[in-house]
Amino acid sequence: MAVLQGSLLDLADGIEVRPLGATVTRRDLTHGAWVDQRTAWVGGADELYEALRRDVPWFAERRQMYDSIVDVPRLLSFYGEGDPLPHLALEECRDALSAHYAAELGEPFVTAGLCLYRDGQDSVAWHGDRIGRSREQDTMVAILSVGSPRDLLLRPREGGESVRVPAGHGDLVVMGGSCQRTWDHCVPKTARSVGPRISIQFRVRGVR
Ligand SMILES: O=C(O)CCC(=O)C(=O)O
Ligand SMILES: [Fe+2]
Repeated sequence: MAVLQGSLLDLADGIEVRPLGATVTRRDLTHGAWVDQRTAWVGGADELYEALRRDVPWFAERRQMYDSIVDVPRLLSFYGEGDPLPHLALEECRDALSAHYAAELGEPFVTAGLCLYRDGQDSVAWHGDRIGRSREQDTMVAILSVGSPRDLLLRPREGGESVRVPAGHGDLVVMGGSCQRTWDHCVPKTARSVGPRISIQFRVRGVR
């Protein structure tokens, strides 16, 4: 009976963090920037999406723009180093990323920023994650997406063609090398009718 209950619990918990290894493919950009992709990294992502949507203390950021205060068009939450993450699967993801990139990165991923894009009108404008050491040093920002697929666009700061990186349900995208300094990224608004998307960004100490 105990065994049966155990297996039923396993079935109920359908979230699966799949291996990284050779499933990760790299695209080299200019200036020593690169982007890694691993589609369908997390299985059972519906369940993770629902849990995060329900359990994360989402807040709207208000930002001073000229002489008015505007809502940033997405909801946010942030987990600092040592904060328990809102779902055990995210701790498993963070630790798997730290292990996979250990040799290249030289330090673990320790923080998690979460964003909720409620529909196609939610977005983030062109920017680099340049608060902290990432202003001068190479680093990595690893992003897990759950929910409706959206595109992440990257473009060189000095100008040039942008690169479209699809971020689908359960997919991993990692920006690395000089990507935060020499390239910008954004999630553009879309007129397509899209449902909500949650993005989870893992970063190292001292980078936002
Ligand atoms: O939604 C995403 O995946 C990107 C979010 C992002 O670039 C950021 O919050 O710095
Ligand atoms: Fe960013």
